[in-house]
Amino acid sequence: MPELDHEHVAIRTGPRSGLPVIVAVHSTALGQAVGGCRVWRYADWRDGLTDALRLSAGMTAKCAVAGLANGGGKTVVAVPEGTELDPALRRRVLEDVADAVASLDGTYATGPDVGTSPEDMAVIGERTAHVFCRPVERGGSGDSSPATALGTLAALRAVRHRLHGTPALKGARVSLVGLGSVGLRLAGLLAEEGAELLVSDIDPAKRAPARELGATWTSPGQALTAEADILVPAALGGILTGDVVPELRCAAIAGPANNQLATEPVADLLHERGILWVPDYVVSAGGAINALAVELRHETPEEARVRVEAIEHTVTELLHEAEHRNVTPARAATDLARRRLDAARARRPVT
Ligand SMILES: NC(=O)c1ccc[n+]([C@@H]2O[C@H](COP(=O)([O-])OP(=O)(O)OC[C@H]3O[C@@H](n4cnc5c(N)ncnc54)[C@H](O)[C@@H]3O)[C@@H](O)[C@H]2O)c1
Repeated sequence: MPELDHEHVAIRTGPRSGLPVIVAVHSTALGQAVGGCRVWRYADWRDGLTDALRLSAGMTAKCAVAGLANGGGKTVVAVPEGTELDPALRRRVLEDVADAVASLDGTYATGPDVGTSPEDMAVIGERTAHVFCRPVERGGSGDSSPATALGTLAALRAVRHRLHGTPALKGARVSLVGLGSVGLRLAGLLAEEGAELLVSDIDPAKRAPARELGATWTSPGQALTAEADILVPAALGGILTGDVVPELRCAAIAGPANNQLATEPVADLLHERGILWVPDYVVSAGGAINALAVELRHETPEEARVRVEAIEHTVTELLHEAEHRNVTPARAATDLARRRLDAARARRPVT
C-alpha cells in the first residue's frame, strides 16, 4: 500500500446533503492549498477519495511548476449512482462543502472543477471566504476557461519554437480534440494566429463554430492520429494509451485536458517515439494563475495576463532541461516541482 503523503484529508457525511464530502489537502509547503471542487458520480465513495488524493497531489505539482506560492488540494463530493442532484440538494451539497472548507481555517481554498461552476462558487462564498472564481459581479474572477486557453496558446508557442525555431503559430498544423469552453476559445486564438486547424468534438453542434473559424472538421479518432505538428487534447483525460502511441503522426502533444496519459509509462513510450509531450498540468495552469493573481494578489487583468503568458517561458525551460538531461519533459516537470517543494520545506521549520 502506498504511503499517505497528504497533510490532511477530511471525509464527512455532509450534514445537510447526506453525501460524502471529501477534502484532501496535499501540501501547504508553498502556501495555501488550492484546487477545485468536483461534484461527480461514483459507484463507491472510496473511488471519490482516490480521485481527491490523486487530483490534490496533481494541484501541488501544477502550482509548484507554475511558480505559484500555493499548494495543492481538492474537494470531491461523491454522488452515488441513482441520486438526482436537483437544485435544492445541490445547494445543500454546496453548503456542506463550504462548511468543510471553512473548518480548515484558510489552509485550503476551493474553486470550480468538473461538475461545478462560478455560480456554485458564489453559493460556497456565502459561508466561507476561501473560494475562487465566483462570477465577476459577485466579486470573483469568473470563468477560468479564457485564461486556460491563453496559457495553452503560450505553451504551444514554446513547443512551436522547439520544433521549428519560431514561436509564431502561423502555418503550424494543429489538430485539436475537444471544442468545449477551453478548446473553442483556443481554436479562435489559433485561427487568429493563422494556424492550420483540424478540429473535432463528439458534439456535432460544435461543427458550425468550427466552420466559422475556417477550421477543418473531422472525427475525434481521426484528429487524434492525424498528421500534425502539434496535437492538442482539450476534451477528457486518458486518450493517450499504449495502443494509441504507435498510431500517432504528430511531432508534439500539448493541451489542457487533464490526465491525458492513460498510465504513467505512456510518457516514456511517447519519448521513445520521438514525440514531445508537455504535461497537461503545466499547459493548463493559466486558469489557476489568473484566478490567484486577480483574487489573492489583487493584480489587474493585464498583470495577470502577463503571468499566464509566462507559461511559454516555463515550457521553454522545461523542454530545455529535458533535452539537456535526456529525460522526458514529464520527468523534468516532476523534478522541478520536487526541488521547489523541498526548498520551501527547508525554509519553513516544522512548528
Ligand atoms: N476550464 C478550465 O479552466 C480548465 C482548467 C484546467 C484544465 N481543464 C481541462 O481541460 C479540458 C477541457 O475543459 P473545458 O472546460 O473546455 O471542458 P468542457 O466540458 O467545456 O469541454 C469539453 C469538450 O470536449 C468534448 N468531448 C468530450 N468527450 C470527447 C471525446 N471523446 N472526443 C472529442 N471531444 C469530446 C465535449 O463535447 C466538450 O465540447 C478538461 O479536461 C478540463 O479538465 C480545464
